[in-house]
Amino acid sequence: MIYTVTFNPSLDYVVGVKEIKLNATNRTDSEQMLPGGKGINVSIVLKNLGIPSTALGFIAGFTGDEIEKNVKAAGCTTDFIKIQEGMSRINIKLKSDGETEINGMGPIIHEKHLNQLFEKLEQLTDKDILVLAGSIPNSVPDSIYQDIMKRVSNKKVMVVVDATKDLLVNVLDRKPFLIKPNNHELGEIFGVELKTNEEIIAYGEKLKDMGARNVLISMAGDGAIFLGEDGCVYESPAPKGKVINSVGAGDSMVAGFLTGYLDQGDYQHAFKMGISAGSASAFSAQLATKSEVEAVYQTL
Ligand SMILES: Nc1ncnc2c1ncn2[C@@H]1O[C@H](COP(=O)(O)OP(=O)(O)OP(=O)(O)O)[C@@H](O)[C@H]1O
Ligand SMILES: O=P(O)(O)OC[C@@]1(O)O[C@H](CO)[C@@H](O)[C@@H]1O
Repeated sequence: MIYTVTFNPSLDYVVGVKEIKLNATNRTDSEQMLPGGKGINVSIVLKNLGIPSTALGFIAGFTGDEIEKNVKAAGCTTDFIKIQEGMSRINIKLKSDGETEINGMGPIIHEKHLNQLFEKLEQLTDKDILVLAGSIPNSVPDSIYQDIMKRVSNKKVMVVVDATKDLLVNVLDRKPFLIKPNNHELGEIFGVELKTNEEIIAYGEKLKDMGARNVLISMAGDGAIFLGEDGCVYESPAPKGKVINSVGAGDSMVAGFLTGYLDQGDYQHAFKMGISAGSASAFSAQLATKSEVEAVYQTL
């Protein structure tokens, strides 16, 4: 079984505004409210690709209820921990000339809630995969993913981490199966701006030296690079298409990669499935369906 963990789920309010003006009343010309948060997106795309998973994490308030309802409606199994105070965040995704995001803070997570999550993770077995994806609220220490990995280290759980800065760096010595920074996040870790694929590969290799088994670097419209534990390096430009909503493209890529890997145990196929799922989601208003992913895969 695959378990995804989203510490800070969201309702993503995706709005289009033709010409945004600050200090003025703007009106939308398109709007959508979708359940979000990185682990949740991974679960939804896995489901679309025919792989069951359980979405874990923390929800609160009426927004939390709406998130849970929508994730279940997408066909996913959920086992969220309910926090009695505060509410899950609403993240604004503004499409105008470019894409602007305002992500909320989310509810306070107390130690008793973390303990509830730890209890749920006790049920993991050697055959399970754990996906830790997304940011954490300020109330949680940025050693939390590392702590979780330590707790499951007595089992052969494959762990995937999609996080930024210290939250990601802290897990590396626990040897995660896969990490998926984007090129900007990779540069941010080392305090550099990465411009060429050669530079991106060199810094991606450093994350492998620091412990990551496999490193998948997404580069939005510039494609992706994969650095495998067997020394393989795959590079791919992004498939061509009309971008409609790229929110969750990176999460779709993680889901596509896992689907491809579980299907054939082959990193090149997994990489192609990752790219296809990422781009198929970017070319669609919502997260990609199986037929949309397959259609992009055919073009690679
Ligand atoms: N503009 C685009 N054109 C084609 N493919 C895209 C585009 N944007 C994203 N993708 C596809 O999705 C993959 C992941 O995208 P990206 O690098 O934006 O992830 P991310 O930064 O983790 O995004 P998010 O946090 O919104 O999920 C890319 O490697 C590419 O395959
Ligand atoms: O604030 P975080 O946790 O870094 O990212 C949250 C988020 O932007 O990530 C998903 C897309 O990857 C969205 O569904 C969600 O709103």
